[in-house]
Amino acid sequence: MTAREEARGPAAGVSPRPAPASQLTVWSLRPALQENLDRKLFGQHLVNKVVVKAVKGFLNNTNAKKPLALSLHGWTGTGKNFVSKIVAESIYKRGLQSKYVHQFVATLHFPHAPSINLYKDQLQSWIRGNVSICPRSLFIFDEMDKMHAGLIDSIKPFLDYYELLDGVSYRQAIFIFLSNAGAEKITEVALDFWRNGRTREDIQLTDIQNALSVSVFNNKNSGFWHSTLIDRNLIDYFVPFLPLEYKHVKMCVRVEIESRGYVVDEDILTRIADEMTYFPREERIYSDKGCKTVDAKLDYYYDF
Ligand SMILES: Nc1ncnc2c1ncn2[C@@H]1O[C@H](COP(=O)(O)OP(=O)(O)OP(=O)(O)O)[C@@H](O)[C@H]1O
Repeated sequence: MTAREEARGPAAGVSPRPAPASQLTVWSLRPALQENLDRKLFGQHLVNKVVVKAVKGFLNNTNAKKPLALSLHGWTGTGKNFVSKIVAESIYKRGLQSKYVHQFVATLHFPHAPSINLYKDQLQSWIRGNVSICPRSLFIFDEMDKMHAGLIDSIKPFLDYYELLDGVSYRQAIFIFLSNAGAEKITEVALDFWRNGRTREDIQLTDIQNALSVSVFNNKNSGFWHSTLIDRNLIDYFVPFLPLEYKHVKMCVRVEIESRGYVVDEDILTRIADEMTYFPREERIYSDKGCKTVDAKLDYYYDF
């Protein structure tokens, strides 16, 4: 969907201003989500399927009973921020730059444990204020695993099945949480498939999702430790990002080379992918930084 927009998303402590009514009314479906994920996202068949289903289904539902809440989990550099960006671009003309998209980074916006009560109040008032301005607001919480335990529960009322809270409906809003928590569990399942000679694409959501939510719930450093959001089933989907393999890293390198307008040199491409480190130590299957740092490595070979 497209919102007639734009300005800036909320920085810490910003009180949102009401937008003109004309900005709130025009929404039309942007077709790019499936297409962009198919084309740009490598090695994440589960993510592709779940995110498209969840987001499209939600946007097409004129009678949603609660906001959409997606929790994206996986190893570093596997595409969580990348997918959030693609989702934002599929809904808002200006993507992450839209003033209806609000990104929170735990270590930036909520750094000090003693201020947790202040953060809870701020978080509630930012969300209330922004959803009052635009019901179809998108909130992205990055580094959930670095969020102080209990903080995220302050947004529980907004994720629940209320029609109105103090005159505001949150049912059209979208919440996306990003986290490295649960990455070990996801890797365990992926490795299990690999060691049993089964293809990565055979992995089903049901092979991971339940174990993932339990492990995140029981992990003191997940930001969701004993969280009522999980306890009360307010997270609609736990989305597992699989660790990326050598072939996916090569695909990322190729895209990066092409995006800079260089001719792809297969030798350089292979050398960059070879320079990344892979785990577990014996099999060396998965890139320990995913596709992160690929662009920095490219500078070494192409920029003189
Ligand atoms: N699965 C993927 N397919 C295509 N490109 C990818 C993929 N994963 C990562 N990339 C590339 O690597 C960059 C870094 O990935 P991204 O920031 O999305 O990782 P992340 O999972 O959010 O990591 P972190 O947990 O460290 O925040 C992306 O901007 C994108 O260019």
